Amino acid sequence: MTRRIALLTSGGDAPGMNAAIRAVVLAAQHYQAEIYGFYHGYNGLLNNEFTLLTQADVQGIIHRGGTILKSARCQEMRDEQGVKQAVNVLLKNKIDALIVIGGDGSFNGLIAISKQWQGQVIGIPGTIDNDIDGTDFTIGFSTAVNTGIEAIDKIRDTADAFDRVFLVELMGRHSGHITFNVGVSCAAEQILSFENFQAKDEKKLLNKIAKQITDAQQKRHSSYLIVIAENLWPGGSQALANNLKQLTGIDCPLCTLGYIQRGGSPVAKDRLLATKMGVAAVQAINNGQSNMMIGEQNNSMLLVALSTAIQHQKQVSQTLVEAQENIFALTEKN
Ligand SMILES: Nc1ncnc2c1ncn2[C@@H]1O[C@H](COP(=O)(O)OP(=O)(O)O)[C@@H](O)[C@H]1O
Ligand SMILES: O=P(O)(O)OC[C@H]1O[C@](O)(COP(=O)(O)O)[C@@H](O)[C@@H]1O
Repeated sequence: MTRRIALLTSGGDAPGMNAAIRAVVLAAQHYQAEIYGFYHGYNGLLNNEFTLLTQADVQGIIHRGGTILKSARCQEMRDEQGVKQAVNVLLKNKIDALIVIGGDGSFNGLIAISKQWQGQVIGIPGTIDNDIDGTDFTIGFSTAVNTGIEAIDKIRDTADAFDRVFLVELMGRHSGHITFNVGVSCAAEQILSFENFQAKDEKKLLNKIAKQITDAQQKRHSSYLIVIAENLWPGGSQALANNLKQLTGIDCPLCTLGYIQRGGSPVAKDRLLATKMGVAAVQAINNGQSNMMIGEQNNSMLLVALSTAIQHQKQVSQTLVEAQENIFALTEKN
């Protein structure tokens, strides 16, 4: 009998989710399985809102941001009742396996379902935040970083022209991967992220940055860019901008990049990663696997237990944090 695989995208959308959907649908066709695409994250599962996805549905989507299945956050899934409802819909449609493309929250939902349902569950890591353990990269991260770099390079041009100071806020309310990678790539004078900031040092750091800004403006006549992770500074990034202006007398406009980092056409790295992961997810189901996340480490695809993937948030590479610290130490001396 033809296997039925349910598929949904959940949590923050990420460029490359469409590429992953395409790969799942095409691989399923190869293994003679049907793909039931549920809309709006877990909401679609709770409301039995789905479509049968065919090759025609996934033509011309590999280069598109967002997700043709739509995404959402679904509060009901956090309750036992919501999970039961999702399981009932899976049973009613005689679904054999469920693939969820999303972040760690979405994987918690998958685990909750698997505790009440006999079908196979597989996760594909799709989030711009890159904060999932067990895979070197998540789908969407590389595009978000490139988008951030492009935007900040432009801000740098105007900052240089006027020798101005800018504070740029990047996405990732619990995770500094985007901020750190973009900050280092744009040679930001200051990177403020979860890896190198402690609320208790707020005052000391504020005075240090204010001094650096004054030096940059008065001694070197140069621009000064600070990148900061959203949700990091006590009182918000605007409070930091205001405090710096008060201390230095120099304008420090805040530029929040926000949701532009979530959209746009996926870069090659995300299209390739998504394609490999989509195919691997269907293969894993074909091989009888369950409760696994598809990951990629050192260029090899692998399966990681979902419980392991959500256990710890993946940390920003210490090498990158140290490289930035060393570069700062050098520039501060000169
Ligand atoms: N502990 C949980 N139990 C069941 N479902 C959850 C849990 N945490 C999150 N979810 C489901 O996953 C969705 C996406 O999670 P969220 O943390 O917002 O995004 P992401 O998957 O990108 O981390 C939530 O809206 C909810 O439907
Ligand atoms: O879309 P919302 O609910 O405003 O959430 C914003 C958050 O979603 C993200 O864009 C992506 O996070 P997730 O992939 O974990 O959902 C974060 O970078 C950001 O902090």
